[in-house]
Amino acid sequence: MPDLSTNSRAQLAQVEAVPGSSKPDPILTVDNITRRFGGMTAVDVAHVEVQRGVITALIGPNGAGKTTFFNLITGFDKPSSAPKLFGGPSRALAAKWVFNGRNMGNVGASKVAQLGMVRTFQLTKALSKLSVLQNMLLGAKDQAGENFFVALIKPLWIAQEKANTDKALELLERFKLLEKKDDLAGSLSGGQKKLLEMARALMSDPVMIMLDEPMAGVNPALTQSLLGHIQALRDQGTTVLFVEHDMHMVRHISDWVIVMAEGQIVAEGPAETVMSNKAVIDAYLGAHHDTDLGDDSLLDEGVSQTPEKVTKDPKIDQETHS
Ligand SMILES: Nc1ncnc2c1ncn2[C@@H]1O[C@H](COP(=O)(O)OP(=O)(O)OP(=O)(O)O)[C@@H](O)[C@H]1O
Repeated sequence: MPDLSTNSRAQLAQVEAVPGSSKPDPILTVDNITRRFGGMTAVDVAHVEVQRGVITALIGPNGAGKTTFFNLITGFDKPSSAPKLFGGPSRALAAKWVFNGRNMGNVGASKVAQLGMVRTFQLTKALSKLSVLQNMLLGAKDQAGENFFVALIKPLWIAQEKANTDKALELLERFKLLEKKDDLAGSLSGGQKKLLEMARALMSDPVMIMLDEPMAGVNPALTQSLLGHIQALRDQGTTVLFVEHDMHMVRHISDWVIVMAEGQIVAEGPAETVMSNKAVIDAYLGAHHDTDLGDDSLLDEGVSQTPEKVTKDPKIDQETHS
């Protein structure tokens, strides 16, 4: 019997490759989400849907609004178009986003994660000074100290801590980091840090995992392993949404690609279709017609190049840094 991800991918083949297209089984639906910083509109997405059980890439030139979009839907930022009691946009034009059947408008970041929309976080300086295992335990959904009742009764919190540790060790083994469990997270290589970030996110059993540039700083030796882990997650039923500048990776593993430019969704579709779309070529290339939009034959041979940043659009770049 075909599994969820095979079915979901087969369904995608019927979807029209146009911005904002309806998906047969959307896990995330976003409407009217706008974010302005002063006079600049960073995100202005009228409608977008993410299909359940597949790998979707969110791509776009620097400053396109990808990170701001991630921040908005995960509760780390509030849309300028959020509904207000008085004086906000009309109901039909107010921001609304639904994840796994639940309206997420007023849901804070930690609750968003509990509901299964989990994003990876870069290892900050503080986390680098903790061991690999301690980092994993921070990612656990049920922390003994968070539940007053459990915290009061020793056998309960001991059982919970043991369950969390067992799960962390299992994940570390799967991600080939078990030997490093007592090392400081800061001592890991770039690729191992990315594996740890992903493994930590899995501690809370995400329904959808959101990866922010999973290939950044990863050397070729770990490229295949990371790609394999991402595909395995999808094959086990987890929806994957990732932001990435490495077009080789995008072409290689995405079931669907959504393209942002200047805050808006400008294209959607299978990687091959999207990469030959004029709006995408214009958004990415600007004056730089020699920019490589990716050819995955290198990944097939297992010799991915160093992840490359796509050439910036000088107009957007000026705005970003002015
Ligand atoms: N807190 C902020 N205050 C002011 N401007 C911001 C803020 N956050 C983002 N911006 C601006 O919003 C725009 C979109 O930025 P964002 O980081 O979302 O783009 P991005 O597509 O993720 O870019 P990159 O690929 O470089 O990470 C940029 O012009 C950025 O300078």
